Amino acid sequence: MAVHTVRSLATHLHTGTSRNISPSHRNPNAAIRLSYRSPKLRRFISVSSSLREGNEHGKENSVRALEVKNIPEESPLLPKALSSNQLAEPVSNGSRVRVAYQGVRGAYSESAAEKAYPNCEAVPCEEFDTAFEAVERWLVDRAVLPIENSLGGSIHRNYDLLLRHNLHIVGEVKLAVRHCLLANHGVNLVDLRRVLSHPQALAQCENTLTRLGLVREAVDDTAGAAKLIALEGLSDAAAVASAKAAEIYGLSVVAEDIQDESDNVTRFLMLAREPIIPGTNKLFKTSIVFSLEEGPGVLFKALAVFALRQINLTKMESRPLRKTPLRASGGLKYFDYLFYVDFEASMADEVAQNALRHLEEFATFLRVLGSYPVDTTML
Ligand SMILES: O=C(O)C(=O)C[C@]1(C(=O)O)C=C[C@@H](O)C=C1
Repeated sequence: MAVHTVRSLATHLHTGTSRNISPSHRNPNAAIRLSYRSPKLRRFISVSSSLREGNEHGKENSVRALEVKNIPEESPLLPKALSSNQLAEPVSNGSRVRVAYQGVRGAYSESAAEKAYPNCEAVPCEEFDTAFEAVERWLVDRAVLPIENSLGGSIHRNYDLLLRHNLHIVGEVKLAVRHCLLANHGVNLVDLRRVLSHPQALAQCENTLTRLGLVREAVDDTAGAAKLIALEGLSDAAAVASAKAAEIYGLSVVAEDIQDESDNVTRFLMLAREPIIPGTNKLFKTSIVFSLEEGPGVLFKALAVFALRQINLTKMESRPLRKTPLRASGGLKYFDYLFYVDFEASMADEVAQNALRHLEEFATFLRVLGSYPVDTTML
């Protein structure tokens, strides 16, 4: 079988070649994906590491080619996705909000989308990029994407994509992630040799998987691993995925709560084409990204604009400035960074506006990614 080369839409756009988001978006049964389709059967294809752009995709280089063959179009395993007549419908006309997420049915991201937008139509996308672009091109109304996990840390790929795309953060949602080990019926712990899952999920279960002596294999998402095991009828492999994925793909739960800490939480961002109007009626958070000149104490000064005003910072992440990674200064070459900061204040607050005006005085670049209500459901 020929494996279709899938490249991110962003790559095509950035190299100037335009391309539709997916030939399959006209098919009411098709997920948003960049994939080969045959008229009667669809093949789910994700790319092997050799086709990927290395760490661009934020995935381990050990990602394996995953092919699930010849699934009938009407299979209940297939996610329901975009139909062309839905594309024209605005959110406000009573139709369900369409929310893009990365992964297949049963992924944690799908649960996050449903928590963020109850009763929404969750639309699966193969890549994070695809979810961003689905919103930008009005194929869906929102995207819900993971940004950090309490055990595994930041999802760097999505930090980079926030800057590359022009969407706004309109909310956040925290999801308790409870991993299970899923296998085909009749397969026991002792039969298992390998375990398939999303790299983040594998990392979150590091201790258990080491104790069980299982060889890790990274795939695109947790539910995709469950689906593969079910469709291929594997008897030596298990998936790290949700109990919901076990139900959807007809697997049994061999072990429950296998994450390294019982409290395992992933924070997701809700993204939209338009920003929301920030309020002061509830607890708000603002996310920004900026870069600075090189020099002693510059980062200290940048952070002081918040400290001086008693504004609490909740998250900070630095990412390389890809286009100009090294900057010469005083005969030395320094790495250049982008700093992503979340702070607890609304852009409607004068104090937040003053802090950003102050930061602008010496930042070489500054962008507000969004000002949105804090998810207090887990406080
Ligand atoms: O694979 C999934 O189920 C996902 O939704 C992705 C993802 C992630 O990217 O972090 C989301 C939540 C969990 O932390 C593990 C994996």
